[in-house]
Amino acid sequence: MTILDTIIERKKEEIAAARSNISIDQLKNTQFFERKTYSLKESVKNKSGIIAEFKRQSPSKGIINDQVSPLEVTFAYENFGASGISILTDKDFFGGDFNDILSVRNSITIPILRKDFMIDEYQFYEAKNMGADVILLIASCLSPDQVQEFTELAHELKMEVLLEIHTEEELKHFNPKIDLVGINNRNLKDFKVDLQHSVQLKNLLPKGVVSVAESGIYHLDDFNYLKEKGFDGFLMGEYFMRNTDPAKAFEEFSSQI
Ligand SMILES: O=P(O)(O)OC[C@@H](O)[C@@H](O)c1c[nH]c2ccccc12
Repeated sequence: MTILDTIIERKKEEIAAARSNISIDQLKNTQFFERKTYSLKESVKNKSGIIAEFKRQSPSKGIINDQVSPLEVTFAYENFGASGISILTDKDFFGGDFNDILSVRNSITIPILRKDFMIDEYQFYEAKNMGADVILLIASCLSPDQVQEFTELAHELKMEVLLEIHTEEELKHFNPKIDLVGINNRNLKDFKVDLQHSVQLKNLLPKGVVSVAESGIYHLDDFNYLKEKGFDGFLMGEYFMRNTDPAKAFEEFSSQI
């Protein structure tokens, strides 16, 4: 049983409990279903390209930073040029919370990615309800048909899709409606990070697909290497969050690119 299997098992229990609390119809009754949404596909191309993440902890690193508020950090991320914000909403393994997106939504005017393990249509209505603009589909926990189906549902709810892959095999999960493809430099099964692997995989993507390098970007050299290899976006969390002042870490990093 890999950590991903454990997370998915727990996720199924969480969704069942949430469904018995709030129905999809109840989730639909909020102002967020009408609001203007922001495009990550567009914003990665005309800003820094950095999708800056708010993440308190992770299975591979334990507690990273649980002393700062989502609002102070994400507001600074936007202020210093982030193209988008990624917020972990998984509670048990990443210390996230649905309110983390809700609490910043009205102050943030760049795309917000709901970073979670999306396996059930219910979660898409939750994502819309909390004000997310983009959702993540992780190829290793979905079939290509599910990716197709969830992409259509996300688009119906006016949200973009970031498809995350890690192997050549998972390229078959791609379909032309996908808005962005993320390549996770970290293997979610053993947490090993390999930037070269991602560059090779990126070269196999269909022409014109907006690509995002995810995880394990710990130095300016890593960023510059991936940028030079043609990635459009860069998903970075720990590099900023492990600093006692993530906003300052982001400001310093973004001033050098
Ligand atoms: O903290 P890092 O190494 O900069 O990684 C950020 C982000 O890529 C990572 O949190 C992530 C990428 N894909 C995920 C899927 C689920 C949970 C987390 C992730």
